Amino acid sequence: MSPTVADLSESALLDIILPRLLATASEESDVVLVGPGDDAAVLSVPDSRLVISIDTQVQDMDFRLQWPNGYRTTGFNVGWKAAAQNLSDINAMGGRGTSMVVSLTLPGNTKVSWVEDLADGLAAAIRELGANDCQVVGGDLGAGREIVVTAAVTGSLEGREPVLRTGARPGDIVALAGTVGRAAAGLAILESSRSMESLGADAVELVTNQLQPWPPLGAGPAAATAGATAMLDISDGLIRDAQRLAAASGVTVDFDPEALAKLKNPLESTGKLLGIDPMNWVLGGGEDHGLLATFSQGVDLPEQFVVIGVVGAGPAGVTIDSQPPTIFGWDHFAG
Ligand SMILES: Nc1ncnc2c1ncn2[C@@H]1O[C@H](COP(=O)(O)OP(=O)(O)OP(=O)(O)O)[C@@H](O)[C@H]1O
Ligand SMILES: Cc1ncc(C[n+]2csc(CCOP(=O)(O)O)c2C)c(N)n1
Ligand SMILES: [Mg+2]
Repeated sequence: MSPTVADLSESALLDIILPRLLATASEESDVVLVGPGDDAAVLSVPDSRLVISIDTQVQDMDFRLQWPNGYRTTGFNVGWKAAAQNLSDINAMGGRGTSMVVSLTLPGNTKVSWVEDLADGLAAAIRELGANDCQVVGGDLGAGREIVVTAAVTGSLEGREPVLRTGARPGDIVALAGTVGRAAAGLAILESSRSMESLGADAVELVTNQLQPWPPLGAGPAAATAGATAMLDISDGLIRDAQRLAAASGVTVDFDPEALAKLKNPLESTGKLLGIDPMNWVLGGGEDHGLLATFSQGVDLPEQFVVIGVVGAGPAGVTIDSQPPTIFGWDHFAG
């Protein structure tokens, strides 16, 4: 039998995962003054302002160890997603990640190899998503009835102004960086009876988008530099998150149906497979962690962005071709 965390002491488990997390460490960091190993980390903040955010994944709420289609979530998947969803919120402010702390709550029967994988997934996401200045500087370990992974991240604005949700103005264009609907399509596959072995390459990729999202890090800082007037990351669905931006700015966000149809096209075959209209995923699906941003007309749009709508004078809310939407998106409590 492969060992479980209950076979180890806390410090023995730490000795196993810390070197894996420290794969993110860089000798030249001018941010991390004291890393893991003491009571807390110490960071220097060259910009004088710190961006900070936190996000949690809970077993059976944010992932399942085993899905209805038979797929078993790896530690690598969960570690990757923890890093990705946290770095996304820093991206959404126009910043770049600088440090991360990670809290792991683990049932005693969790395999040590699963936790090793988690540490590897976290480090891999930080590296592969391009958060080259981000290091894991600490965390916490504890036992619990289910797996809970919380990561908190700090970021730097590198001298730029943060891009808030409040700055959209009538006449602005609305633009998207990254994808929408792919993680939700992947979730629908995982929740279906379609085994991974039965899927084509396109559908497997959608499942990967759910398990290991790919936020367009770098697009946030690029948007800030280009003068984005408002921005947020799409974690709960295009409509729901656009509503947040619209409410914060006191404007109408009006989506262009032709642009939405283009976003839907790559999801058509999976929609047919599952008997679901893929527009549900485009409008209501969260977890791709693309960026929704507004820009003044005539601005040189950063290359990662495509125009998908316009900002109107109000009332505050979201419309599609001036009509109210019928699909809303994810809410942890309202379902
Ligand atoms: N428990 C809490 N205590 C204090 N503030 C909170 C709490 N939960 C959420 N918030 C704040 O409420 C705001 C909205 O939170 P929400 O989680 O919807 O946005 P978000 O952090 O962008 O989401 P996501 O992580 O899905 O991108 C954020 O500014 C967040 O910091
Ligand atoms: C088992 C399972 N059920 C449902 C979902 C879908 N889901 C969970 S959280 C979330 C929004 C973002 O959350 P947050 O705002 O906390 O970052 C979504 C769309 C899932 N991934 N796994
Ligand atoms: Mg966010």
